Amino acid sequence: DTFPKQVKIVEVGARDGLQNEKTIVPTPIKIKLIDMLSEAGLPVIEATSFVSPKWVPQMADNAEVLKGIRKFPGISYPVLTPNIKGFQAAVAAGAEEVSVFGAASEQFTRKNTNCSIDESLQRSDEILRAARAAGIPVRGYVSCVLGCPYEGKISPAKVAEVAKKMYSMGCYEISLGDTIGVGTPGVMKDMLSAVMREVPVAALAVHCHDTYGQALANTLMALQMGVSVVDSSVAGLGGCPYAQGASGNLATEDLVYMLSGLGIHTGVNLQKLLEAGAFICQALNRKTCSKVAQATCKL
Ligand SMILES: CC(C)(COP(=O)([O-])OP(=O)([O-])OC[C@H]1O[C@@H](n2cnc3c(N)ncnc32)[C@H](O)[C@@H]1OP(=O)([O-])[O-])[C@@H](O)C(=O)NCCC(=O)NCCSC(=O)C[C@@](C)(O)CC(=O)[O-]
Repeated sequence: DTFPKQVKIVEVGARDGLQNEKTIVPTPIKIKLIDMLSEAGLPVIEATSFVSPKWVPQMADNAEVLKGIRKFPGISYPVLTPNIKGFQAAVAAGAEEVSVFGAASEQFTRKNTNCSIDESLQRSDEILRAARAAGIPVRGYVSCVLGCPYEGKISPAKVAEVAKKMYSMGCYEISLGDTIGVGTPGVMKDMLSAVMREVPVAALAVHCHDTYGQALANTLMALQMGVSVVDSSVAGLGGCPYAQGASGNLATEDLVYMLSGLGIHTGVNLQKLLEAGAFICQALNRKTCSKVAQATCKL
């Protein structure tokens, strides 16, 4: 078949998941969550973001989190950096990998980072230059690839243009984000076809939110097209504070269950992952958004 034999899961629950929580989650809870995710065997765990605490107060403890987690050999713990100030703070706190983020929508870029797409790309470029000098790998995010909360439809050509620029600047991987979860598999297919003409598929990841219940279907379409890196969030936590109404990411438990059913290797221990999900849901006093977690709880 056309599916990849192996899929790398990028766990974003501790960052994308928690950044949207209104109540500040205590630092030790964040650290324990990340340690449990490491125990579950996730190969990449986004730990926090070095953004302005005025913009996202939940991530203000970024250095404490990054310093407090157990760093398992073979697992990477990237952090989000919006500008050179964030990059420097991340490196000072021990970051060995960072992610830059941009979007295929002017208005979203303005709301999320207070600048234009061009300015945002310049900031990313500045980070990439500093990172190259320091030997730090950089991942790139493109948001709003299947729709924007402010501009509505986004053309696949615009996504391809921004993705190509970030890739040419030196991002080793480009994660394509359906920030508000409005996409359907056909739209995903058209968008990916356009991006794959500019960026090799081996360097692409998908990052689907489940607002309209399409995250798993959209991800499956991407896998069929050869994408082998998928972002997801334990218990389906998440949302972007600058994208009203965006719900959580694709739940990692549901992704792992589907991939395991397809015989695709991830290296993730589902039982331990479920425990991490149960832990954070209890700490946040909320029900899991993972269907697999819901189903196994009832058994
Ligand atoms: C980019 C800025 C900083 C511009 O924000 P600004 O207000 O235009 O920047 P500024 O340079 O005027 O700085 C304002 C204040 O923040 C400070 N500051 C400035 N930078 C930093 C920093 N790095 N770390 C700590 N502090 C910082 C700076 O020092 C200053 O402090 P003051 O002088 O007023 O005391 C701001 O807009 C920002 O932080 N935005 C981040 C928003 C965010 O985190 N969004 C969520 C992540 S993206 C996402 O979730 C989507 C994704 C990736 O998951 C994929 C998908 O789903 O699509």
